[in-house]
Amino acid sequence: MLLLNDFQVKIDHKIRLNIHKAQLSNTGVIGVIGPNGSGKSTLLKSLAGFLNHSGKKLLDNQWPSSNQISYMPQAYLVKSKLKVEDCVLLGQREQLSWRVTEDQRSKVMEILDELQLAHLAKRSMDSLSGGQQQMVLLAQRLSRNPTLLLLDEPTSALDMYHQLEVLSILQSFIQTHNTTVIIALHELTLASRFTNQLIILKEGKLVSHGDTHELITEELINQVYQIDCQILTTHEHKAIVVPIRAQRSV
Ligand SMILES: Nc1ncnc2c1ncn2[C@@H]1O[C@H](COP(=O)(O)OP(=O)(O)OP(=O)(O)O)[C@@H](O)[C@H]1O
Repeated sequence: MLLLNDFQVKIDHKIRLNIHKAQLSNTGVIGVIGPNGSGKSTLLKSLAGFLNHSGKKLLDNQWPSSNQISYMPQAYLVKSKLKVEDCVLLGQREQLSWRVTEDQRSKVMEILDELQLAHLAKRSMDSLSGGQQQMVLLAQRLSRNPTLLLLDEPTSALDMYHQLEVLSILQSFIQTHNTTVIIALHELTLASRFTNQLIILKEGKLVSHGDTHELITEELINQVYQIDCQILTTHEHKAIVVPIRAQRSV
């Protein structure tokens, strides 16, 4: 269970995020959605320990230590010449010594294989496309085997195939590891398909939280995003959010 109580983040003396109370099941993926500037990154950064906050945060009645938390910020270009396999290896940095063991190398290849990135292992990071870099950085975070994985729009640079691939891998990762995944997403159809619980933010405030399939409604999307939209349903009864038009402010 993820619990936030009187959770408040101030930046430059201004309240940027204010969550009075949120309680969510962490048995599946937890999504964070909301318009630009609503506080999604602020929430993830403060949960990761990179921003101070007041109030309480609990994950299964405690809070993981910093080396049990993996955080991936919004897409940025890596300019390093570091090889892909070494970049992923750095995910295990707390366990590394002067000599890298066979076991550590094979763990790297395993995770690269799982993300279909093994062919890139010897390439330098700065030679990869933005989407390939995003996948490698995700592989690095997963290889840490974290208790809490915080991902800020991890699919923003990915094509449709890789978006589906990454989100399915995350879903199966939490089945086999004891990991809580919290993920900020812009794409509401993906959020509906791949998250179990949602935190919905607007202007730094919590609009709603709870089961994804209950929360994604036309009324709520209209209200939060100021758009007219239509919700269709897939064969698996997941919502497809079709944006129709932006509401004009009066
Ligand atoms: N370092 C900072 N200094 C001043 N204001 C900041 C800073 N970081 C964030 N903010 C403000 O806090 C608010 C929330 O920003 P945040 O980046 O969390 O939004 P977001 O929901 O992640 O947006 P986006 O979807 O555009 O990435 C915004 O009004 C933003 O301008």
